[in-house]
Amino acid sequence: MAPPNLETAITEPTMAPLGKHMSRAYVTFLAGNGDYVKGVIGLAKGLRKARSAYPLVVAVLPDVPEEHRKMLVAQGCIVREIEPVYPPENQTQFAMAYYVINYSKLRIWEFVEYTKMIYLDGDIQVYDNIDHLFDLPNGYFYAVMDCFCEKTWSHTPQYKIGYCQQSPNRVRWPEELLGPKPALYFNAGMFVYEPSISTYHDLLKTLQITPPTPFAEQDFLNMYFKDIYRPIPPIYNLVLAMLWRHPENINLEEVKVVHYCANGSKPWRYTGKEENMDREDIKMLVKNWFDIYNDESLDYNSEVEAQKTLQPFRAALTEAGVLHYVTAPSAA
Ligand SMILES: O=c1ccn([C@@H]2O[C@H](COP(=O)(O)OP(=O)(O)O)[C@@H](O)[C@H]2O)c(=O)[nH]1
Ligand SMILES: OC[C@H]1O[C@H](O[C@@H]2[C@@H](O)[C@H](O)[C@@H](O)[C@H](O)[C@@H]2O)[C@H](O)[C@@H](O)[C@H]1O
Ligand SMILES: [Mn+2]
Repeated sequence: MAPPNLETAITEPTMAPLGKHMSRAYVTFLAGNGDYVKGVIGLAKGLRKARSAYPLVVAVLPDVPEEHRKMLVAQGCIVREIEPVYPPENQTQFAMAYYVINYSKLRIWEFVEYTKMIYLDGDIQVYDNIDHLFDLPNGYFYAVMDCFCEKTWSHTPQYKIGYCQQSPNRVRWPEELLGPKPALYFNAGMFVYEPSISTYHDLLKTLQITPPTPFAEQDFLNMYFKDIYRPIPPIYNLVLAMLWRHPENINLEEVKVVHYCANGSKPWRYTGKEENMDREDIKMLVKNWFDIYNDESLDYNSEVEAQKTLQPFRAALTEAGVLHYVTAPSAA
């Protein structure tokens, strides 16, 4: 089966009857009792502002306190508790020590009440509607290519020679010296996937025989989905380092999804002191995040949401002459 023509799939979304698509949802992952819950609340409000048609499921580890879970439900999120997933015993130095908890993301393959999901890290914000990504052809794993230029990659040969897949001609990969260049590698902060119990069990089984590596579950997912991975444009997951590493690849006006993964860029912890954090574009992106986070008009309102959900059904019933709107007598 030929790989999907991405441009067509993205630009010509097919609209099927609403009922067929009720089994789609966005999903994110929350661990600990710290401040990432602010990221998830911001994400829930951003999806609402972008008028997404699908809910946000939050996979929470047992250590997420009841108070945070209540805040998420109050924002219209579907909270699902998951058990942690640990990699096999290892001596690995993860790029960030806390990355070990990110293996628990693998539980989202078990959410088979949904046929298609878009995973988003809690430090991501969606500024434009991306529902059309759900219409991408099934059978592939869609995600944005990562960048190898930050020092978090200093353990890799590509970093050591200055090679990055984002600008493959800047420094050529020396095949004669290092063999074939690395397979395309995605950032695991955002991806389009299909939950599946068989894939879920195979992921966990494979994990137990896979030596952990510095980028934890991101490395593991790249290995596991290598053959069906299809890159999607960086407008769907702007890894912030791209702004100073590959500015020629980015037009901020077109960016739909921003991933606050660069060191010091988490908006809710932003001080502006770390490297690159004093850039005008970073300051603007952090402000944009707070504009949504602090916007009370974007808070979840169950009556308003119920009206939105009922609207298409009401219109259809009226169309069919079943429902007659009786205009209420004017109050005047
Ligand atoms: O203490 C933590 C650390 C991480 N995460 C979740 O795990 C994701 C991946 O971690 P992070 O985004 O910090 O990794 P990065 O993309 O910055 O490398 C986060 O977005 C959160 O959804 C969390 O909930 N609590
Ligand atoms: O557990 C590993 C994590 O690896 C990824 O983050 C990295 C990666 O993007 C590097 O390329 C950047 O240099 C770095 O800043 C950033 O933190 C994912 O965003 C995150 O969800 C998670 O999978
Ligand atoms: Mn992230």
